[in-house]
Amino acid sequence: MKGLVMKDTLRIAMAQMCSSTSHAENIATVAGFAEEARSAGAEVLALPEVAGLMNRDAKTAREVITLPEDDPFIEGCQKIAADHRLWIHNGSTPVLAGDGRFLNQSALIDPTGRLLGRYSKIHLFDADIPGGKPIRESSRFAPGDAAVLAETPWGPWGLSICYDLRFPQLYRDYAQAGATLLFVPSAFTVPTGRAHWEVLLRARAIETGAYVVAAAQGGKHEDGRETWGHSMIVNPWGEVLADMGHNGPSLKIVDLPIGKVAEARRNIPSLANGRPYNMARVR
Ligand SMILES: O=C(O)CNC(=O)[C@H](CS)NC(=O)CCC(=O)C(=O)O
Repeated sequence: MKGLVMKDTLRIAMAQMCSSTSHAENIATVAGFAEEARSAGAEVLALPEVAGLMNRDAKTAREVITLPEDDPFIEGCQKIAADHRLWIHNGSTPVLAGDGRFLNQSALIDPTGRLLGRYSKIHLFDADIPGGKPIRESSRFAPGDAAVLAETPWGPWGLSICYDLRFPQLYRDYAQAGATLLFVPSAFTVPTGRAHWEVLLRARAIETGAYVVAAAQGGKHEDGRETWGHSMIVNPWGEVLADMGHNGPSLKIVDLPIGKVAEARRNIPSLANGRPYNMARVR
């Protein structure tokens, strides 16, 4: 495995949120969770997609969304991380992109408040779900174009967001680069959550032999949406270590033994056993 693992166990705090259209409100919620996480001895706080701001109305959203360099939510998380000596994966927050749209962007912050890296959601959710209105995330958001692997004391971590979950090659690439943990912060719809969420998360964990940490939005939001919740942590063997249900905000603390990653990959070396598939067409 590439990448040096220096710590055996990770105590992680996963937050389920029901984010509002106000940066300040969401920052206050994160500060409360950080306090609770630190007093329980957690080292990392994982937040859901659009933790910083959930507003599907682009007009009012645009009034408060700034460039990533001076975004209030990212700065707020950096301060909270330093105050509580916690790693924070901030889920994501909309920041301004060059073309007037937003980037759905996550940030990983260390316990000194330093921002290690940012990931902009690559796959945007443009979907037609039976019984619902068409969803066109790409009308408000521009896509990112790069995977991001962050070196940590628990090994390398792969960053992704929500609908990315449906693209297994991204996670396979992270795992082959040595990732021990994959973040999938989300805001799943209720119908697709019910149908696909758990099985996709468990499949990604089993295929990669990595921990999957999927903090999620859950509940009825100020902007009118409803999200599936069920924030979940899955271990490298595909076992669900936490499922926060279809409820509102709360925090869950879980210990992750990092040795399980190497163990799963030793037991079933499917990551190493891939082959080129020369496809024969027959008729
Ligand atoms: O719109 C925003 O403000 C932030 N973006 C989201 O909440 C996005 C687009 S609507 N949600 C998803 O990607 C859910 C994917 C999903 O539910 C699935 O893959 O089934």
